[in-house]
Amino acid sequence: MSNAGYDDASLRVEDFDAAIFDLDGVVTRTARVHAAAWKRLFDEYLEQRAERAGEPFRPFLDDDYRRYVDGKPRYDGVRSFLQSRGITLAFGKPTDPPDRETISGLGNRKNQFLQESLERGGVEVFDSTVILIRTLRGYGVKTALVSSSRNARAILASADLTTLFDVCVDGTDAARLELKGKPAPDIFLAAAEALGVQRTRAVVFEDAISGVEAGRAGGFGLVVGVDRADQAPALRTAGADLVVADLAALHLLAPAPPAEPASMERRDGQ
Ligand SMILES: O=P(O)(O)OC[C@H]1O[C@@H](O)[C@H](O)[C@@H](O)[C@@H]1O
Repeated sequence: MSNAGYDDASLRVEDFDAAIFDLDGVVTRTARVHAAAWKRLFDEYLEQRAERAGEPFRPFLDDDYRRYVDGKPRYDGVRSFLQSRGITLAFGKPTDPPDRETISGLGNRKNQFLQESLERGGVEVFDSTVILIRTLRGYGVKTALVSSSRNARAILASADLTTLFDVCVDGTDAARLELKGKPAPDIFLAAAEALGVQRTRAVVFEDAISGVEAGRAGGFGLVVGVDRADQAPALRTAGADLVVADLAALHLLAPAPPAEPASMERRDGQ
């Protein structure tokens, strides 16, 4: 162990045929954009409820996000957090307007907040992850993007990263294929199947507790926890084989140099 509580991590490239990456918080810096949209939604809603009931307002905390919402499909996140506060709402319909007091309505309101933020702020990426993906691809390792988010493809496109992945399974695919959300492993298994690789020959990269649990439950060869929220012990408990603060800390052990050099593409067209 080194790096202040993180693992001194190496990965033998020849042990893997595929690498499966979560999006928000692993590839793009959008976990915090999601977290802020959820906070806005739940704080407004809890405040209204507290006022109606004449009770004290208990805000939505970072820990609530990590435990109940992070990594899960949109409506599962709403249900799971409300349940933690003893609040039960009807599911409603996915087409519910954002002002309806249903699980769907609340989820759709959060999506409005998220899209407003993405329009304002754009999408930032973790360069270290992009370099790792390009390097792995250079070694012939297949890559997949797996996300619970129904906004994943739009986020990938806006960061100009779509071509980095052989396969993409996102929240829209999961709903269409009726796959269970993280912490169930279904979405990761669907990606491995689409890539045509055995799960034991695939490595999963995840930053959310629910995502690490999903990777572990899926029986993947290796689950790497990426700690963006000061929660390394929780990621280990959830089943991460190793935890790093950033993927720049991962050393690739490879028998030969990659087929093509791994470099960041210039984003300014030069
Ligand atoms: O509401 P969306 O965009 O479909 O995203 C669902 C979930 O996607 C996950 O990737 C995020 O970690 C969660 O915060 C988010 O709630």
